[in-house]
Amino acid sequence: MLLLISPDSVEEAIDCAKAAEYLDIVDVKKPDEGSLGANFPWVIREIRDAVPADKPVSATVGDVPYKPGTVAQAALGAVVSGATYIKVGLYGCTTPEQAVEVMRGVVRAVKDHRPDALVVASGYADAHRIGCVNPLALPDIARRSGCDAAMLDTAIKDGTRLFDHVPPDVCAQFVRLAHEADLLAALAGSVKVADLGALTRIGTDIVGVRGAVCEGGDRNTGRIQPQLVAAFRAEMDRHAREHAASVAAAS
Ligand SMILES: O=C[C@H](O)COP(=O)(O)O
Repeated sequence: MLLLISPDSVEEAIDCAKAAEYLDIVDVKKPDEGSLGANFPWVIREIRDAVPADKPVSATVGDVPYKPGTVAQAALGAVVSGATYIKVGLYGCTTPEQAVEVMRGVVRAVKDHRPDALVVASGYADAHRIGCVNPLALPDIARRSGCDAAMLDTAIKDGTRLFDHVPPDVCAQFVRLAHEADLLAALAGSVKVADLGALTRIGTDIVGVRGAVCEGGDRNTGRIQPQLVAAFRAEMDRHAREHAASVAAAS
């Protein structure tokens, strides 16, 4: 499982860089503009320069409206600025057809510029609270639009978590659907260390966190702490070892 960490500024990205050996992807966002709020192109560029070259930078394009042209152009901005994972939060899409239309535009805009960039279609575990597409529709949306990954995060950061809205067995179904469609499955949403066992067992490819590696567990007032990133990684590795041992014992 890959660890994606979301700093909100160049300063925090520099702290992430201090913990670079413990993380896999640095994800640029602007939390005060929403769960998948987009940051400025120059911030993406500065963060790209601040983190080691072998760590991919991801950027969120925003909690986007159903405006395919607008979103495609924003996605191009993110990839031109140096991000190689482009995440789109399908906030304003109320049907899978709308979501596919938006993501097709993003895939074309991104891959015309950089064919090896990965496009991530993100839905929300708490979609029922905001009226957007159902979480389990995401893998098919991602497949039909040519994306590389399907993701869930939470839209409303009020302390409720991924598993409060989409329990582990339904997340397992999400992962299975993504894998059947040849996609990476990414999960986030106030994920804590206690969730890592379940996330590992169901075969999650990427786990995204911010709050869990901020001081006081607070994604807004806390800052990312390199030692918390290291501790989170140690727990991920422990669960990976235990899971591998139990699979080996069962076979
Ligand atoms: O993409 C990952 C998100 O930034 C997760 O943030 P969070 O762990 O604070 O919900």
